[in-house]
Amino acid sequence: MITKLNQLSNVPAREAIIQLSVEAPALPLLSWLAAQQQFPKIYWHGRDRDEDVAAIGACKSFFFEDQVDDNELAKIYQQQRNKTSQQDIRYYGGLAFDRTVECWPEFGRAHFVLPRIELRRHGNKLRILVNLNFEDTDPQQEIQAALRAIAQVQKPKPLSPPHKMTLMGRSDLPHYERWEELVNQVTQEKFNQTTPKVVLSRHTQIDVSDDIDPWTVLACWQGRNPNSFQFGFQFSPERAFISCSPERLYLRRQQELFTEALAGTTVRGLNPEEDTLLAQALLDDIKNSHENQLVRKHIVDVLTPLSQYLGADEQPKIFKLNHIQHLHRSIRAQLQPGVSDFELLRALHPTPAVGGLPREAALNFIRQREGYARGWYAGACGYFNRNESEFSVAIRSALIEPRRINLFAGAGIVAGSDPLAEWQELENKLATVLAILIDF
Ligand SMILES: C=C(O[C@@H]1C=C(C(=O)O)C=C[C@H]1O)C(=O)O
Ligand SMILES: [Mg+2]
Repeated sequence: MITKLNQLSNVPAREAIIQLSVEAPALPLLSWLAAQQQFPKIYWHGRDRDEDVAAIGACKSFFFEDQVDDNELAKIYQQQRNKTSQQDIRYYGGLAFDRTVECWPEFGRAHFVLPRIELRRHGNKLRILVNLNFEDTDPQQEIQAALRAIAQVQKPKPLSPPHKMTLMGRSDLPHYERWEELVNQVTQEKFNQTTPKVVLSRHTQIDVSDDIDPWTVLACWQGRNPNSFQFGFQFSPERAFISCSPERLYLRRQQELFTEALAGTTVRGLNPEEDTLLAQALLDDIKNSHENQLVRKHIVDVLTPLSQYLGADEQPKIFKLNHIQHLHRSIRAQLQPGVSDFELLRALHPTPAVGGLPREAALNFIRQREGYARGWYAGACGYFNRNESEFSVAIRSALIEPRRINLFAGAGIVAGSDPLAEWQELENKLATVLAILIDF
């Protein structure tokens, strides 16, 4: 790698962005990432994939702290896409749930990074990639910056399960009484006729006695829900956002698109027989079927004008996680030529699985009444690339700060939702991560 970099100094760069790559034996990427001291730190593991990625540093970033215009994003994306003929360059990052309101520091409303160093593991093979950006910087300086980043790489340190934290305090926003009021407002007949679904959510702040390493928590969480997306973004030592989300926003391979309706929830049974009974009850339940059906219909409606072909499951299937199970319908499409990732993000995000229906009315309700800013919770996180892009919906997520863990959970409120049952659904969605962090 160092030789390749030094060779680069002798030839004038023909490309704006150059990616160097070497192969190495696989190593545990979260252990590697936990040991690094360069920021940002990024981890990504797509659902059902034998590939994961750890990345550090940045040679180019797009950061929108304030109002972000989708047309502007689309333009930057298109320009960037045209800049390089290399196929494998990936921009990792995310969009906030609501791009019209203030968001967390460093994360902003949209933040994407072309990492300086990227480790991609596939099976037992590892590819180490180094990205150089010759467009905005002096070539010699850029090469020196890359060499410095390589010199600062640390050896992986083995992760052990996190010690259970001592709980110093917990606060829920909204608290239960407010939640009850909000659920009753949404299920009120007059409101519900025009706004059939609003996904209400809660911010649970947990204060603990010690600092907690986000990558250790993610490694543990990943072990309990292996069929989920697992990812994390840390732009500074102060805060990290991690998620173990079952939900795909979309996967695009060329013009082929895979998305889904994931909504409707119950718990897992204590034994296989009970588990099957609960799954059947979920499939038969009118309220839960309605939650899922609204998502399916909306996705089909927004994708139809962008697609040459579109197919969506008629019947839901069961998607099982560690503590809960969901209703799931797959949706596939062949996109019209030229449909870009930003058009897809704009069309799909936020889906009624995390926002509601109609989108604007539901988002207004959330903005005005939920009482906290969601930030990247329920946002869209992933990567885009010329050939392939994948985004997950950042639910089942946590923002980790010094001695504080911020957890988020939401539930789709539709006609027939009961405040207490929906509150319990929030608890069930937090059960896996809470069990890792504290004794409860
Ligand atoms: C909003 C969340 O989850 C969403 C809501 C669901 C529901 O209400 O049944 C199920 C899956 C997700 O679509 C969350 O986990 O925070
Ligand atoms: Mg639900």
